[in-house]
Amino acid sequence: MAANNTNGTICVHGDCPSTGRLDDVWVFDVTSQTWTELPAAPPPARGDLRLPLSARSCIACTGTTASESKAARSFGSALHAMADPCRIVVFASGNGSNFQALIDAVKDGRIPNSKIIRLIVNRAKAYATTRADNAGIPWEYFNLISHGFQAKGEQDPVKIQEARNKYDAALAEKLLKGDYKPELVILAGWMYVFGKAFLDPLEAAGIKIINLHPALPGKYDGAGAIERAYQDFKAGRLENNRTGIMVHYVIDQVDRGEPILVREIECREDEDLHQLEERIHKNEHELIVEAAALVVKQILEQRSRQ
Ligand SMILES: Nc1nc2c(c(=O)[nH]1)N[C@@H](CN(C=O)c1ccc(C(=O)N[C@@H](CCC(=O)O)C(=O)O)cc1)CN2
Ligand SMILES: NCC(=O)N[C@@H]1O[C@H](COP(=O)([O-])[O-])[C@@H](O)[C@H]1O
Repeated sequence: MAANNTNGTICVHGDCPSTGRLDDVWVFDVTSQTWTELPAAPPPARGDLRLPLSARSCIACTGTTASESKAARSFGSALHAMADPCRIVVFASGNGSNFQALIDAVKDGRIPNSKIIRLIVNRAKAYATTRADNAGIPWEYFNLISHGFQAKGEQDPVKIQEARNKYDAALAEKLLKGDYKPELVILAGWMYVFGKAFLDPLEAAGIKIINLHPALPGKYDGAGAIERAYQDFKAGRLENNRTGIMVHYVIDQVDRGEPILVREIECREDEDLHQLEERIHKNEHELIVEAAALVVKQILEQRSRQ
């Protein structure tokens, strides 16, 4: 057993049951009171182990196999669980039900060893802020017009683009300054298109950005995707009568980044738009958690290889 008092986790591994030896690896998060199973340590299984934590890895020392002599081996799988949590910043513009799904999944360990360090909203009345308050997550309201980047009612496209570039650059700088630099940004109902002034600094800093979009890859890009798919379905124009949802990496071209996870959703004749939306949202809450967990595990594994 090894305890890491910097991030409040305890790693346990191996032991001697009535016969044989164990090689499983578990981490207990003292804060959330949750257990997470990690990939088993490299064979052979051992009992009676010592698990000192070094700066770079969790070492299983001594220990006795069912037959072999004592030996030492290192396994990185416990490392990322014992490492500091993956820092996540979430962006939302509205109700925040997907943000809530992320909060719950971080708390119960379905998104392993992570912490949502901040919520950013661009609408002052976004209910996502209430969800953040209830979860003890700091949040910040940052709006293109309210914070003076673009004049209300501005019609000049050149001035609008200038304003958006300045807003994007300011938002990137906000994220990159020391006290809450994320490793992962999740757009969970964020209704604003980022330009390169935001995307490029984050890419340079190695920060991944993922987005939840309620459509299949290459279909219904942009806002109002569910409504447009529903209209096509009612008009008999929806391919295979199926729409869907995806979580994808964010690039400059809206909703055209590499998909991470995709889920098809069939449309039903007996459903109205609201019922389809409800069914889609339920699927979104599952998919955004699954996708975030995949990306977090990649981030933590990348750390342990550095
Ligand atoms: N560069 C990127 N920015 C964003 C992406 C992306 O893939 N690349 N995804 C969007 C999320 N999104 C769809 O998934 C989306 C949201 C909003 C809009 C849009 O047209 N926004 C308008 C304002 C609309 C409003 O305020 O109601 C705008 O930005 O002017 C398109 C796509 C997040 N950003
Ligand atoms: N193009 C982006 C887009 O349409 N995003 C959609 O906004 C909703 C946010 O709901 P929530 O605020 O309850 O999470 C979700 O349906 C999400 O797919």
